[in-house]
Amino acid sequence: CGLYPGVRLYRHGDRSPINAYPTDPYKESDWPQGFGQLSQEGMKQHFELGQFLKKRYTGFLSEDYDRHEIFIRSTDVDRTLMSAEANLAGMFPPNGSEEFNPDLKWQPIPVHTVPVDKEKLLSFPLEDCPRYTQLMNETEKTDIFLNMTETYKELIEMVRNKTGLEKANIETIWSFYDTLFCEAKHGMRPPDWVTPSVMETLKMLKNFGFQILFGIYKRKEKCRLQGGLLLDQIIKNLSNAAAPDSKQEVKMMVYSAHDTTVVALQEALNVFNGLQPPYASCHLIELHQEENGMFTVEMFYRNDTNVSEPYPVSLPGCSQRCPLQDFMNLTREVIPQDRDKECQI
Ligand SMILES: CCCNC(=O)[C@H](O)[C@@H](O)C(=O)O
Repeated sequence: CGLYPGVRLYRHGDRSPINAYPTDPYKESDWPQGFGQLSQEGMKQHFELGQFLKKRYTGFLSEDYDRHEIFIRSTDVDRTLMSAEANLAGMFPPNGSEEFNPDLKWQPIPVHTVPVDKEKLLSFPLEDCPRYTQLMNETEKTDIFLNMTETYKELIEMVRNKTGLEKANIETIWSFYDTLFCEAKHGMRPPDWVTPSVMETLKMLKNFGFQILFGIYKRKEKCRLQGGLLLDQIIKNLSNAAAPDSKQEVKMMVYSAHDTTVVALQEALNVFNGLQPPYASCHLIELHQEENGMFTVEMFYRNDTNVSEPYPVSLPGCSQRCPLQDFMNLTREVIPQDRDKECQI
């Protein structure tokens, strides 16, 4: 059966912290490129992902880069733009005739983007939606949210006092964990009071932070206003490719983005595992054509490079090889019909 590689969404690679907390002994000048920048580890992660994808789609994508076959879009952020470039370097090293410099096993491949303030497809949560803000306010009044806040109030108090993050709460404490995680990955010791068990608790709270963004309370409505926008575009890509007189040449859409983008999409699909997507993790949505001509959608999530194959992911209510029509019917409830209207309060 035929395979249209379909859509790939990945998180950028390893980076420096986005910021430091007020009492942080490490400052922006301790990082080679400053805050929020892709590290050499992050470049290697994406180069490897590009090589993996090249192998996976051998026979379905041309061996050599073909601008008609693949389209890459990134958020307009250094770390995602550079991740896409490193990914493509791994995926499309130039063959003899494509080499423009015999000493350089690299060729330029366009990475498209839109300005940050115009980005409505790959950057979530979108803050332009009053109804979503209302849903988040309501989430803060749910039992699960209040119980978490109560259970961890001593830890939150300690974080406020020790870090200077005076407004730290269950929703924002993820940022402190993120800084500690990046520093630890690059050999910078955490403060003594951040014991391994404190770190584990902070990690759990960071994961909870992702869950409340697009789930926990009124998941479907949150997803209609957030990740449903991306899922809508993906489904349009798939159904265009499946159309009998399809003029669509692009076989693979590549989106280079963030952990929240992967979570927003996976919550919309109701397949989120509740954990922060790792660096260079990749959600694959493939279109297959069976012998009988029927189009099916398969999904995979590569979040662990220690296993050779990405994990298959099934849309709830459908088989892993899900007929395109069923895929569309089952996801319709999270696709906004008129988002502007649905955002009004
Ligand atoms: C305000 C900080 C937002 N964080 C980011 O943009 C990061 O890229 C984050 O999404 C990530 O994937 O690490």
